[in-house]
Amino acid sequence: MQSLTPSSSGVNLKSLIRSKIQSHRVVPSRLVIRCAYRFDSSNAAANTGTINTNGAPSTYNAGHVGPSRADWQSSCAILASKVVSQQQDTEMSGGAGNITAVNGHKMIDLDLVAINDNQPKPLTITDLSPAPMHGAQLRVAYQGVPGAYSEAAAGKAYPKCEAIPCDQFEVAFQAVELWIADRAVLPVENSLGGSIHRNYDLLLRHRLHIVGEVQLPVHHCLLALPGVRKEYLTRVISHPQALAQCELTLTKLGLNVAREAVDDTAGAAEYIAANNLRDTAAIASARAADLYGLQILAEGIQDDSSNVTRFVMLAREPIIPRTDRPFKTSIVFAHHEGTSVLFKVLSAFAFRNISLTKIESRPHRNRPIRVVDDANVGTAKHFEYMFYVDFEASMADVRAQNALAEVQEFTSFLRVLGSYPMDMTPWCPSRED
Ligand SMILES: O=C(O)C(=O)C[C@]1(C(=O)O)C=C[C@@H](O)C=C1
Repeated sequence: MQSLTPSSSGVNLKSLIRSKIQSHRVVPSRLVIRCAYRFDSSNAAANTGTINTNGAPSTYNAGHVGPSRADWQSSCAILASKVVSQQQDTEMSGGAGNITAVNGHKMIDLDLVAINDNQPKPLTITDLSPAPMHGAQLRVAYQGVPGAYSEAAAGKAYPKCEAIPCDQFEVAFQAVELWIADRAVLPVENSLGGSIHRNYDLLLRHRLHIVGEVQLPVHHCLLALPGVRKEYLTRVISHPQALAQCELTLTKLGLNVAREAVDDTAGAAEYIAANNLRDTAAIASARAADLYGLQILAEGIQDDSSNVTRFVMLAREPIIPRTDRPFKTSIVFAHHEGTSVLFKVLSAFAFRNISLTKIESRPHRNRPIRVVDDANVGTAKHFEYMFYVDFEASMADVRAQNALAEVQEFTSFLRVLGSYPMDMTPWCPSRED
């Protein structure tokens, strides 16, 4: 396997990976981008923005909500009207143009193809997502090695993309930030295993925008070297999510053997093949069995046949929110104090009939504990959280704008992670259904 030597700085990582990629024209499937440096917590404040929203720029592009409700509403109104006028201009001229956000900051360059015929074609969502600057195939970073479910998710999100394997989630974020990849496709939750917390934390630390989502039915297989039988097995290895999704079935199959977590499902299959392990099985996809020459001992071993993982697509620029198809918006917020803040935030959506599809809390890393002293009773320590909420509305929808303006009044920090089309592909359960 070709791998990159770790370096101590992002600059080295950038030039190293660039030269590797240039020397291959197309990234070979076995080139895995490896983490070159760990996240520097001293940059955390810069990366996440100040926790206090006072004075933050009120642009959707910046991902922060501005200091006042009026600012926020006017920003949204200006942005929404720019979208409409941009569509009209483009349809009339058939050309490309820039959208300028509020405060005069350049927001996004629309890289649209000039239309030659007399029939102007309506813009589609994909037109509004900037095309790769290098003019080649879209390069999509995912965590894992070929055969991982994340690779399949990248292919579902961007059918003709060049999928770039990365050994860690963090590296996939960096690959997009450093222009090595155009997009990243990363798992955020699974119907059986729950949230992939690491990616929630990374969404906050990095400056990428959610530009889409895909839901992938996950159909697990038990894989071993050819000729190996279940009775020979002393351990099963896989990604922790995959182990969790198959726990009951493994027990039903009589596999009360050691479970070991590795970085990704396909990596587990590759490891067994590379080390000729005859006492070990992997939980991975049928494609991983093909790629690494393993046999399938059991199929569909997930504890629920309708096992689905939701992935988000990340880009350097946000897409322009629209209202002509179902959109979702993801936000993250924190509050200083007050017990009813969460209730107030949720009611801002409920009163406007906006459905929430997900709520997740993560420890507030900059301020994990709040100490409350009461002279009579003593000292209480409360945990502090960042709350992540997904709701079913576009930021171009005035209901969402008003709800967020209200949320801003109760919170000390608020960031829009992205407003993006919902995955509306027809329900396609696992094969055995
Ligand atoms: O290991 C893989 O194949 C992955 O793509 C990762 C991952 C995950 O992180 O949840 C993706 C889908 C499945 O839920 C299991 C594992």
